[in-house]
Amino acid sequence: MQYSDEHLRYLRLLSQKYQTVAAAASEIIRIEALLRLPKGTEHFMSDLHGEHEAFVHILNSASGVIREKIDTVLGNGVPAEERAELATLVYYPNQKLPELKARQRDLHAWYRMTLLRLIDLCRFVSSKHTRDHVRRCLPQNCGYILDELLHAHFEDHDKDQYYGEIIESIIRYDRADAYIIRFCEVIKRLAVDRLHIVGDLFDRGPRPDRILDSLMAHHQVDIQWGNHDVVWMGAAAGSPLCIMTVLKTTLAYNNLDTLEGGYGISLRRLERFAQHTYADSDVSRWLPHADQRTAAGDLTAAARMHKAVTVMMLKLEAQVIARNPDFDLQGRDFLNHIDFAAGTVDYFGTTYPLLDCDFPTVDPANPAALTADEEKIAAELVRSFAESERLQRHVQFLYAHGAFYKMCNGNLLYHGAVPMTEDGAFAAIRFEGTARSGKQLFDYCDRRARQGYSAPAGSPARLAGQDFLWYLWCGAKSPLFGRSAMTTFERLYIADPAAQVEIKDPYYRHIADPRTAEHILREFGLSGEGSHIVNGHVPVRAIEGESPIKGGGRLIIIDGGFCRAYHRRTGIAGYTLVYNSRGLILRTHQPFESVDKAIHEDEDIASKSEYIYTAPQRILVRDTDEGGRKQALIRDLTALVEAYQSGVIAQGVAQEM
Ligand SMILES: O=P(O)(O)OC[C@H]1O[C@](O)(COP(=O)(O)O)[C@@H](O)[C@@H]1O
Ligand SMILES: [Mn+2]
Repeated sequence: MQYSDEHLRYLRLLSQKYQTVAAAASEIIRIEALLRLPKGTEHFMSDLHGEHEAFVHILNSASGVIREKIDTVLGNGVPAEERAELATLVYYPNQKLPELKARQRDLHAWYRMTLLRLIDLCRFVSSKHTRDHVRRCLPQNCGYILDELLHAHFEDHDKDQYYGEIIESIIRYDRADAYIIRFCEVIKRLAVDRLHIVGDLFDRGPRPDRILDSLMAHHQVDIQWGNHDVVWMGAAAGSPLCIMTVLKTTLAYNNLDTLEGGYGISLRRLERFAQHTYADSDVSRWLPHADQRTAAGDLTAAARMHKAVTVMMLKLEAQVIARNPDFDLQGRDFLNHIDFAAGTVDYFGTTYPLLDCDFPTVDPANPAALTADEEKIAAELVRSFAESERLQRHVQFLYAHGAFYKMCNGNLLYHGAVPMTEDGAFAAIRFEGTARSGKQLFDYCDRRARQGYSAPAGSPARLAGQDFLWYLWCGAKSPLFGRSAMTTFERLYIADPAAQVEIKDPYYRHIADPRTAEHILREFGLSGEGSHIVNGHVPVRAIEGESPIKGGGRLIIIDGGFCRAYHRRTGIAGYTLVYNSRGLILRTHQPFESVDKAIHEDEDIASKSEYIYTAPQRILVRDTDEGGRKQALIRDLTALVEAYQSGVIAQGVAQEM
């Protein structure tokens, strides 16, 4: 065999890890075995919108999969309440264990029974993993015993006796609680291999920061950014406009916990400014959304702050629109089109009266300029966002584990839309003098979004990147937004409902046609019956009979409305798409009340499942992206073995195997 210099260099590198024929060969054999296992389970969720309790419950219950496994393993012989209790224990072991223990008359017997049930369950969920993988998922300090319990063979000795002895010692040495908790964690860890979040973690719901904490603790997660995420990323990067935008939503939802409690960002100066500036204004139009008014706090103060940040947002929007003619948003710099004396706005040629004509901080001669006080507030907020360590950690995580889109195991994942023309071609959008469409546009957006956070502080590239992050939030041709305009101004200031309409990109019409999904998949280099598009962003109105399954099953929109404020519209409370070795299954969740009820009343989320795609044969690891990489490694290792055998590369000293 002829080796190129480059190939030889690579094989030499590989030879450092696999120093002998025996070492390379045993790795090949190990991988061959792995490739024949069923593929791991992937879960997809989107549009979590700060609903951390529902999210945590769905995460803990593996979207209902764990309860199903418990039912299979324990069977009808065990009463339903006991199965529900065991499920709650697996979901929330730290909270549920003390409660269950307190109820037992014979704690020893209960420990024994519970440990045995957890071992059976754990064996069941680990059955499609290699022993090596399971071992790596085990906690360090009791991994050995768990490994024994999970992998013991009973051909030549009695299972009950064997388990019995180990369990007796665990209980005798007061380790039962620790082992129960560890088993629960391992069961959850093994039930789902990988989690994909198809955007919109932030806004509307109470605690997106807690969702991010859970994601950061997850073993394998990726995120496709949503429009609500990029605007928070822009805020953390230092864009005053993105900051005003996230504050606007936060105040409209009277939802200060994330900001003040979660991120330690104080709004005190803003509050003082708003109280003072809008003391004599009628702020009834600025009260938080009706169903958000029960939360504690002074609603008038919130309304005044809401107005204060919105006016600053409108000024900064006018500035950003002016310095980015590329964005094609001329006319949406509304402050420049208001006749302050008449109280009207020239709205793309139509004159509308304004619903609120009170602009004490606007200079009609220069309406986009912040006042000196507003400048100070904006600068202080930029500093607070930059100095919030927790927010910065969360945003760094979004950059590191997130992207504009992702291709994984044949599927294409993105939040919003691939902008299209009326006749279904990919729309070409021009930025910086170059028109791009489809995949090129996505790659370009990804790069610009990263610039906003990573380019050197104060550089033009960083500033431009931050403006771009804002564009991605609400621009008509932003693939994360996919609507003609974000009509925030119209809803606040113009009575005519016609002006408030947001028209969806033609994409949303074209996806009814199976050819559209195929066309998009091809654009991204994917094909075959097993390839699907996973999309979020647009709440599926299940209540009106709308199906999340579009384009003959090739595209699935999984925004089921985790967000409580949207339950009325969707009639459900979110979806999880599950991709396991048998195919694609959509799980539809019913509203979830609270973690507290889940723990103390064993109230689980009700979910129903339907198959979207059944694989013609079981999907194995070898059919996945990881399998592809492993097969390439086998080819390289085979070449290494040949190089050893032909004397091109010298073997190291055999290590004991
Ligand atoms: O319902 P809200 O919170 O007032 O927000 C409405 C705005 O949110 C948007 O729907 C964007 O949010 P989504 O990405 O969740 O759809 C805008 O199109 C609309 O203007
Ligand atoms: Mn969205």
